[in-house]
Amino acid sequence: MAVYTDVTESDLGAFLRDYPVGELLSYKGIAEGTENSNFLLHTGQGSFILTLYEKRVEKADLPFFLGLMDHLAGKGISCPLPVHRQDGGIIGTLAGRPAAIITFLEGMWPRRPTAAHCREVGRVLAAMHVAGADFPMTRPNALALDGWRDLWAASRERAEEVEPGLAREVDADFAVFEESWPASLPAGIIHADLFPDNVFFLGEKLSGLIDFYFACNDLLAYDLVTCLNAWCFEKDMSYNVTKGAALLAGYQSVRPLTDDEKQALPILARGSALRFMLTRLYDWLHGPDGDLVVKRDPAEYIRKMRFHRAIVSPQEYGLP
Ligand SMILES: Nc1ncnc2c1ncn2[C@@H]1O[C@H](COP(=O)(O)OP(=O)(O)O)[C@@H](O)[C@H]1O
Ligand SMILES: N[C@@H](CCOP(=O)(O)O)C(=O)O
Repeated sequence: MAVYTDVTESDLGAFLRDYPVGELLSYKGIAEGTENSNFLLHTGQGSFILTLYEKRVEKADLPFFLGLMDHLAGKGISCPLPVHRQDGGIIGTLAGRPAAIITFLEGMWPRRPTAAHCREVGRVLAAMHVAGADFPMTRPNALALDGWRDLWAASRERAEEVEPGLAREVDADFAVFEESWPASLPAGIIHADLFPDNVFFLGEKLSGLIDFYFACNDLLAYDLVTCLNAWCFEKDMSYNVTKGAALLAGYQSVRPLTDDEKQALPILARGSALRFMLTRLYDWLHGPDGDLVVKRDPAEYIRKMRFHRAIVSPQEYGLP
């Protein structure tokens, strides 16, 4: 999505009084995105994004997310910067929701990612992993195995409405992950949702990353396979190994993978596909309907889970 929460002009005007953004000239809700309510603001000082944080974002985590953007930007990773109020704070309350203003990033997300886009995203993902290494705050991944179990418990009963046989299929996956999820690979700060709609380009040059609201500490290679899933499948759900090879090469041009990470790619990719299938399934079954809410199809990620189950060697992803 989305705009889950509406904001009145007078409430917004009052909220903005404490921010150094000048006079409000216009604002409108942004239909894109899934998790939070976003508004584009035009003010006397330019364009800004106002975000009202919704159900999956804990207010206590906001200093981590917004602090991370400040940290990464300071290390040369292009991403939005939180706007500080006159009192130094960056988190406020608007329409009953936690809210923040961040700077506007130029660029467009690629509707049809090419191998060149994939190479760039791999390169910048690795640069982000390196830049995050000395970020002083930590946040466990709320959507790791325990979080997946909670989503599944809330959706399993109605899973067959989406795909016959899904309950059995996912139960079997959980048994595999409980037994074999990798525990000791290189870990650090990950973006955890680096889909094409969260990466802006000017032409084929990456201009910035947005949407750090799933960022956390977890396995670095898990972030990489999330990108393989999001960037390297075609509309017919075939894996494009040229794009996969480009993304992996871009990544390894900055941070070479260890042998253990390479071997773990299939199970990590399968787990990441399950994670996105589960949030989509949950929202499909329980999320609100409305003109400014676009629900994402869990079936896409059911197909990807099946693809990864059939992988025999990590080379199939395009490793050299
Ligand atoms: N800093 C930014 N600069 C420009 N546009 C932004 C920025 N942040 C968000 N947007 C716009 O808002 C949309 C939704 O943002 P996103 O953070 O992905 O929302 P959600 O967290 O709800 O998924 C993006 O697709 C983009 O159009
Ligand atoms: N990328 C997730 C949904 C999260 O939405 P985003 O707009 O923040 O990318 C998915 O595709 O399921």
